[in-house]
Amino acid sequence: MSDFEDEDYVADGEENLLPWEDPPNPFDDSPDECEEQKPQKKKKVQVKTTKSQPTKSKAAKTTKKSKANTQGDEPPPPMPSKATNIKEEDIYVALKEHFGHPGFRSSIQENAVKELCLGDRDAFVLLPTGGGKSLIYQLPAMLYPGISIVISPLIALIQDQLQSLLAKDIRAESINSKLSTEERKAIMDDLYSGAPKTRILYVTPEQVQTQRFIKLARWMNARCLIHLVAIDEAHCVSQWGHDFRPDYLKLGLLRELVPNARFVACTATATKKVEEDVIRILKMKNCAVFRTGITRENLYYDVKMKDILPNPHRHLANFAKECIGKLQPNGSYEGAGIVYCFRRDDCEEIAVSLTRLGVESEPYHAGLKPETRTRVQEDWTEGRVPVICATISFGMGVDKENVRFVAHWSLPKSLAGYLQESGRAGRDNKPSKCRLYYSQTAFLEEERRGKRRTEQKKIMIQLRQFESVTKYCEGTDCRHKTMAKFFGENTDICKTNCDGCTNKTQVARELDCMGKVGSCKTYTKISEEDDNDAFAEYNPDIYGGRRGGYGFERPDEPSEAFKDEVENGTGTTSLILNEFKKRRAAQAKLSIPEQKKAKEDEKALLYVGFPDDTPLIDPANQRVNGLGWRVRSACYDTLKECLETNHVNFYIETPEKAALCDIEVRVAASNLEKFIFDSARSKISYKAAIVNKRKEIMLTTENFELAEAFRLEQKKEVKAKACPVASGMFQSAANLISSSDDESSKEDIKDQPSTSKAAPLVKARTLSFV
Ligand SMILES: Nc1ncnc2c1ncn2[C@@H]1O[C@H](COP(=O)(O)OP(=O)(O)OP(=O)(O)O)[C@@H](O)[C@H]1O
Repeated sequence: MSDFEDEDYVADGEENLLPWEDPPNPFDDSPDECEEQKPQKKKKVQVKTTKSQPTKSKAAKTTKKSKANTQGDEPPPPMPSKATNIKEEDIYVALKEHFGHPGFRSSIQENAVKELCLGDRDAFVLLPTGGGKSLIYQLPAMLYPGISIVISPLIALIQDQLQSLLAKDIRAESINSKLSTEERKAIMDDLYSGAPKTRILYVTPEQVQTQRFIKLARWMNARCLIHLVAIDEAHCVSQWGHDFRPDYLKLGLLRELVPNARFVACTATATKKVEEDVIRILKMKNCAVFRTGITRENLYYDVKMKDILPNPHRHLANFAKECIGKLQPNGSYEGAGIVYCFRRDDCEEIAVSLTRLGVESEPYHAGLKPETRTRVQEDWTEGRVPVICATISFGMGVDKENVRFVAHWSLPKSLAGYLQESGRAGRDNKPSKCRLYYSQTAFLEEERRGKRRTEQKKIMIQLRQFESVTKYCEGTDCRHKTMAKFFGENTDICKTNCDGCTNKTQVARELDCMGKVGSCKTYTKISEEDDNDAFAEYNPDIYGGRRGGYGFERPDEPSEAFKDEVENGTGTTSLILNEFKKRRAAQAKLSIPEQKKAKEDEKALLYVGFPDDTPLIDPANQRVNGLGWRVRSACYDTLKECLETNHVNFYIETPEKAALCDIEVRVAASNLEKFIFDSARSKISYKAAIVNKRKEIMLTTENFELAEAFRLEQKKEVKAKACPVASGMFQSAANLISSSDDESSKEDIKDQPSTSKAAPLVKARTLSFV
């Protein structure tokens, strides 16, 4: 079963539609008085800016008037905002009456609503998550006559909105593939009645392209029934947005269907480029842009280095406890939290672990039965269970006020995605926390996300997006500023709302430590008792040694020799420690050229300090910019892990070969890593190749075949026998095996089983790893 959580992005295409008879009043039968409003080819729309508007009841008159004002044969299209006669005071009355709010949440919200009700421009609105974007189109929808159409990406999201509107006694409907025939008929009857009771109609972008919707939209447009079109999550329009949906690209069609309606596009995450794309693709006219900064002042952001935490689960549990507060007399907690995991298994594991550690938690993912999902969501929403451990399929449309923390156990796929997911915290504007647990090998998670998208180029694009997240994690600057910069905004540092501002030294230390230890968790273990605040105790001079290579398999304590090395200030280790120390001390005082130089020095440190027993071949090689031995070691570990599984599975019935597993795997992993390194043109292509290779080996394992990496070793072995060479750092499996057990290895080579149990005879061919 797939771990990929995009199942919720169900294509809502026409093929899924239930049968429905043709609309009773197709476009051709449009009534005469609205004849001029048929979509007109090449007709220019004149948008007037005058503030005087006719009364609502005079809408038809206005239409006539605009006809009378026309020059030539073609009458100008009517202007919907002019047909409404909304007064400023109506807006405040509606805000209170329909939505129960005494005022607007922000000036942006207020100004955007006023533009749509009183002005005559389309609008692009960027408000942070929880900023109240829905109101920006829902309120005008209550003031405009007729119907407003809202495009929303998910049926689940639409259903949430419908429920919330229903609770406010506002009639909103949706036409989607999940409706029964009767439900669909009832909605269509109302929409084709000519005086629909429905005020807001929600549709998915896929639905917009169906003939049924096109016909309906034309029919309603011809009767002046559609005045407002809102596109929610508008960043999905742009390939540069983090959630690009190809069907959003076709929404330009709407402009042709309802040329005179006002368009409003809303999003919480859009760079300048995305904003431009949205305005262009949606053919928005004379667009007013309402942008707030993306910064949410009530959110505290920090990053924790998962690889160097002694007990990451407990760390998370302590964080959750601190955030959700006390159990109240009514049996619910003061606050709630979300832990985002990438894999379903992780959701389950974390939920069990947190519960065991005293934080009641439930998993939530697409693999659960619908009734379980509903129950879990209700338990969480109503406060019976304080923490939900979920994949990213959970959250869109979740509007729970007291979410006091959002923790990412796996990395989000982009910074824009992170902003949106973490933004589910503190929707009531109260202080809340957003924490990201970072692991240096995290990019490998990206491979799992890309399961269905095997093309190298796509992997590269995903990795590039993903790198925005790793850059965020590996920085020491203000987190808010870093995110804002990503969205093209120039903000001041927050000073108080992130670890970068409140505890920069600590962040730098943790990063240093992570850099030095690579993927070696065990080495930096700090006291278990105090592990939630582990780094308060952390002293780089004691714990900051580097250990790479086999990381996880190594003892927790540094060797005596290593301690001596640190204490006496000798050897490479001390050199690096001192370098880092110097760097930290000098950081604040450096001039720009000095900073540049320091950066270069820092870069150079990427290539030194590897352990003597590193399994990497040529670990100091600087050929690939920015790719040092630490990342290579982590990748080596990954290759080794999947080659090991492959070896074990393949030789399960050949004990004499199984006994050689360790040595063969190490040699194959070293050679394979070096081969990929040698072929890489950049750090990113190296990572992409590792990801691909891992995938390929796993597939081979599933097919009960021996990985190609081992077959190459066999070939080398044969070659080595014919022409033995002393190869410096390189040790072939053949060399190692023959030095340990010469005779048995010869036997093994002779009796090598076929490379595929399914297909015993596999022809030797040119081997290519990448
Ligand atoms: N003027 C207001 N006064 C008080 N509360 C408001 C106001 N406007 C919106 N809200 C509330 O703010 C919360 C968030 O609103 P909404 O769901 O529209 O946010 P959003 O910007 O669409 O968020 P997201 O990007 O996460 O979807 C809701 O609970 C809503 O009722």
